[in-house]
Amino acid sequence: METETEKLNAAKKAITHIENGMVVGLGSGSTSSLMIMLLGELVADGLQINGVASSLKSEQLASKLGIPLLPLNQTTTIDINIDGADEFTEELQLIKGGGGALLREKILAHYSDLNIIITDSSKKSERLGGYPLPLEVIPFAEQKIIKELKDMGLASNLRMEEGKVYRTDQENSILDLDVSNWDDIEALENLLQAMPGIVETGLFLNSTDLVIMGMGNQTFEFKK
Ligand SMILES: O=C(CO)[C@H](O)[C@H](O)COP(=O)(O)O
Repeated sequence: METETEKLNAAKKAITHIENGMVVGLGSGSTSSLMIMLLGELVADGLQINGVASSLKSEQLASKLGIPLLPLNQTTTIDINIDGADEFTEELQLIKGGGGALLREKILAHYSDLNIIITDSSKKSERLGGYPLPLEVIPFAEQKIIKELKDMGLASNLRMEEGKVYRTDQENSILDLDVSNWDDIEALENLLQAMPGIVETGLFLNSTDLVIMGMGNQTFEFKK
């Protein structure tokens, strides 16, 4: 219950950054869904914005609430992108992709002028790696990638859902990688990005401008 309040308070604070006429990136996950619901209320009250969704789930929710949506390719700019995170540090580095939407989320973060992350207080960490790192991988190579990661000393699990291999919006698989013993996270990102078949990682190391974290009944901000 407290976690829900923290998420809601962070979402409420984040939407105060949205102005009439903006193009808004819509993140994925439970915290982003709260933000989209609040945005739906503002749109119903006359706010004029266009959203760009980071997942089919967020797209469906936004459509249901009457939020006008644009495909990314039809936007000239995304003024503000609001998304959640699975883990963050005070250095504004993140692990994302617990909900499987990391690829589109990372694309939106890259093309946005301002990136705001909204979380509850359980997501704050001294160093990344408490949460397994999601990797979006091409199914054709998933077993090869699992083996190569194992040879590097990294254990990974193929994500499952209802007894079947989980599929992303792009029909790819997700490997959840234990990086708790890996010290140099930047070096790890470079290694993973160089492996054929890994489409994207859930490491968001340089894209975030502001984290708004709900804690109890308060919100705390971490910025560059
Ligand atoms: O990266 C994500 C989805 O791919 C989410 O932002 C992340 O999993 C946080 O979700 P929640 O707000 O439900 O805790």
